[in-house]
Amino acid sequence: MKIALLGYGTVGSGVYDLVIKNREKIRNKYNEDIEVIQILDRNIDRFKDLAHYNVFVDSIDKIINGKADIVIEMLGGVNPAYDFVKKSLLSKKHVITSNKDLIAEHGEELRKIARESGVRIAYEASVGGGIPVLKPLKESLVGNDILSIQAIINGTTNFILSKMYNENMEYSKVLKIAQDMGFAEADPTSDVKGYDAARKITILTDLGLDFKINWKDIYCEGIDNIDAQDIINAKNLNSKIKLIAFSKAVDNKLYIAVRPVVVKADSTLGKIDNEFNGVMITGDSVGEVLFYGKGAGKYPTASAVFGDIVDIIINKNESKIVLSKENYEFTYKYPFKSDWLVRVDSDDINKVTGKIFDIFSSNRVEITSFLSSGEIALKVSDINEYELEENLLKLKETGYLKAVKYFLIDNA
Ligand SMILES: NC(=O)C1=CN([C@@H]2O[C@H](COP(=O)(O)OP(=O)(O)OC[C@H]3O[C@@H](n4cnc5c(N)ncnc54)[C@H](OP(=O)(O)O)[C@@H]3O)[C@@H](O)[C@H]2O)C=CC1
Ligand SMILES: N[C@@H](CC=O)C(=O)O
Repeated sequence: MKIALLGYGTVGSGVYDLVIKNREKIRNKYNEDIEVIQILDRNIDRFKDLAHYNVFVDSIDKIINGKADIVIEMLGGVNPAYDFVKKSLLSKKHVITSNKDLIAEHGEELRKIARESGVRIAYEASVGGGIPVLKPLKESLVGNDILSIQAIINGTTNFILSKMYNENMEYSKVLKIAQDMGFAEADPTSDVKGYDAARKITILTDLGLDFKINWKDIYCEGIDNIDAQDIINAKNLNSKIKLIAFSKAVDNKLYIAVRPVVVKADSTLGKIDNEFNGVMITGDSVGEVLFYGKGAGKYPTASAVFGDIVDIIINKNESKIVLSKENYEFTYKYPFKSDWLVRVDSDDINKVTGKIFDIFSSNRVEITSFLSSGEIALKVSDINEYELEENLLKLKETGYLKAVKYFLIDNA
């Protein structure tokens, strides 16, 4: 199998190393010789000190017209990756990609082109970095109706939140470390604003629940508005804040979103720290299963790409059998009863506290702390997000509020 790499950054260079490292093993096990024959990147002069500089090329046409059987796209972003991948498939080259932006936008169309061209497109690394999660979802769990997916699927934001919680580090400093470690996207806005996780959860929802939705249409809130006080408020409840991606079906309602959530520090998701990801999938037959591992970084991600190379070598057809039977109604806000951590800032905290007890029924509200800033943090129980917002609107109408902020509490 002759391989062409598009992109020689964090992931691309990791894949190159794994091909070299595993070449002998693949020859012995599958009687197949794997070789990287071309690498496309920008400003290729910067690679001239590498021993394999002779395989670097500066134009996609050399790859499309070349001898590669598999093109592995690791450039990032939608364009020109879309154009390069489409041309590769139309030239009957298998494609592997780690690019969730591309798959979330054009996955369906590219899968169709691959089928019509008699080749494969594989993208295990696009969700969960090194964790094998797409293949189990499409294959091993196929006997289930998937009821929910609840996941930490962005390594950068989990790394930032972990350092803020465990080491009281400042947001901007930790972001810089995540960038230096190769976890963050070229433009980290996608990470911190939740777009990266939104793309990934729509890919998981498509494969697991056979429900297609544009990632831009789901509720998406990142971590860029979380401050040290929010972390302390969560700590007061023996909890942490995590950026959670949801795809949760109850009856025919399907809630898909990305948002910061207060989770118990000793819960399954609460224990997942740093660049690690965790994808909890609940199926009607299997119950709950957890996929856990490094969600970002050079070799973890290259490991997932390499798995796709071997699938192509052993000629596995892309299987995507989904036995889901529901016609879901998508909901933008959290439609299920839950608890909420609410932070209220007011010019007159005593008056507003009284109003809170008037507006929410008093057995639903517990003040968890009076903050030195003059704000209060409270826990509101057992209502859905529509009811919560309706009541917060009533509170705003009293004229006492300066600001209000709330987080979903996950008690699992
Ligand atoms: N890093 C990670 O942990 C993970 C990354 N991914 C995904 O993998 C993909 C690659 O990520 P990563 O390796 O981190 O990114 P990098 O930025 O490290 O590498 C991308 C490489 O491709 C080059 N490149 C980008 N656009 C072009 C172009 N149009 N023509 C030629 N070369 C180009 C870049 O050059 P230049 O430096 O000049 O921009 C860079 O050398 C992304 O889609 C990312 O989301 C998925 C899982 C984990
Ligand atoms: N920037 C992403 C990289 C992997 O997809 C992340 O932090 O998870």
